[in-house]
Amino acid sequence: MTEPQELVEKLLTELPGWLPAQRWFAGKDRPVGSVRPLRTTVLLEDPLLVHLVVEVEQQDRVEAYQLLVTDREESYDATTDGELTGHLLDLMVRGGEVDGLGFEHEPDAELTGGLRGRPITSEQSNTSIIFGSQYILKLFRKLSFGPNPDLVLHRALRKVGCEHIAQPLGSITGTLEGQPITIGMLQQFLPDAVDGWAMATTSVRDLMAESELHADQVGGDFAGEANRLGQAVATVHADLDRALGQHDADDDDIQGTVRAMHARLDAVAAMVPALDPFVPALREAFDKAVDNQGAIVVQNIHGDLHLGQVLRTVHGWLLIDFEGEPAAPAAERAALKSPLRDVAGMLRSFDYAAHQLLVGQEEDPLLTERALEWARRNRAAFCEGYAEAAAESVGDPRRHGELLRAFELDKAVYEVAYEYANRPEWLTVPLSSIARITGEGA
Ligand SMILES: Nc1ncnc2c1ncn2[C@@H]1O[C@H](COP(=O)(O)OP(=O)(O)O)[C@@H](O)[C@H]1O
Ligand SMILES: O=P(O)(O)O[C@H]1O[C@H](CO)[C@@H](O[C@H]2O[C@H](CO)[C@@H](O)[C@H](O)[C@H]2O)[C@H](O)[C@H]1O
Repeated sequence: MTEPQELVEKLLTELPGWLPAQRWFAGKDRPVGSVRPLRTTVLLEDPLLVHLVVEVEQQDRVEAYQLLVTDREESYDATTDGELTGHLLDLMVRGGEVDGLGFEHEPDAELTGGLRGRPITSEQSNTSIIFGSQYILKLFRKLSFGPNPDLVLHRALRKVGCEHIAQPLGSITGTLEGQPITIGMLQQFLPDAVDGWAMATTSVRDLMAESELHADQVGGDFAGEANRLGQAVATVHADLDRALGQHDADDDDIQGTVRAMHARLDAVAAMVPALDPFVPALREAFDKAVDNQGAIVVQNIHGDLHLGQVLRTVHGWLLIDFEGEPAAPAAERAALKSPLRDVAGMLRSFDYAAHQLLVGQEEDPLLTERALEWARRNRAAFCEGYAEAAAESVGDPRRHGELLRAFELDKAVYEVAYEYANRPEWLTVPLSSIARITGEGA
């Protein structure tokens, strides 16, 4: 039998090489310096299951990550071990504390234990484990201090009876250096759900295969779904307002938003030289948005909305993952924002879905035109649906054209950084959008 301390010490020597190979590791853009343990909790002794929080230092950046480890798996990673992750569910079913880690179910949730876990295989920023066909547990890999927006917003939306979320059912929490941290969230699992990205890209593929037909004529037309998705997003915004409120944006909110856009651009342009030619046009678009924004409200929003964050079930669209942008600091993710940001995120995603098939292909003007046509049609349908269901205080997003454009461009700048760090071959997707939106030519 391995002693917990022995396992942790062995692991620490291997982590600098192991971490960058993990999809969820957010620091792939710079080398890992030191890794030191911050918190070790033995959840089971035989078989050994240890919850470990480590501090990862990378040049000027220091982040805390959580790991679930065992001596049973060759890779040490216990999230792939169904029996061991089943123990986490059982702890939430019972409710209670293990050495400062709190395992809870939501007050009125009746959970069934005794299920083995299986990790999901899709690309993601965290690690999610499915139990039977009932539950999904997300383990937040990069830990932030303070309330976790995913858990806070899911609980608030549940209270007002929001129909467009997977119900929150439980949580794992703890403290780190005296401050609260959220380790995991258990939710209702929708086994038959299809994510918006898969549906949208199937539709694009259909269109590309039909050289004689237009976007409204092919069998896989997505515009009806895009419209319903717009309605669902507007309804979630209205529910978030009912649950947690909103207020009119004042000058400070607006100036702060634009300052943040410029600051993000400074940081990303310093890292990715390919962004250089677009910097003046981007700055102009950000400044123009302040002059012409009109009255807007700020409130809690999703914060990182894209087609991979929406699930189509037989009953309609659900929004998942209310964590905000994974790379943003916790305070920025918790700040109230314009709902137009979510609209802009989804508009960017329609652009992504339309253009991703062309990545790495030889330039083909016909296919490029097809991609633009698909994006135009579905972006319009989404805005139409949003406007139909939006609260009066928010209204039709197209009324705020300049601001919406600035939010889209700001999101595309974020995506440049994201792709640079995670999928360099996709960098051309946000860059070509920036070229198109600013009219600067790629
Ligand atoms: N409640 C759910 N029911 C079914 N599938 C889900 C559910 N929640 C998440 N998923 C699947 O898990 C994937 C990752 O979930 P997400 O919350 O976006 O994690 P991450 O924060 O790591 O990006 C989603 O793209 C979706 O395919
Ligand atoms: O889902 P996450 O919270 O992990 O979001 C991050 O990863 C996304 C990619 O998985 C990234 O989204 C970008 O690529 C999507 C296609 O894969 C596209 O639909 C989005 O519009 C685009 O932003 C997201 O930005 C990032 O935060």
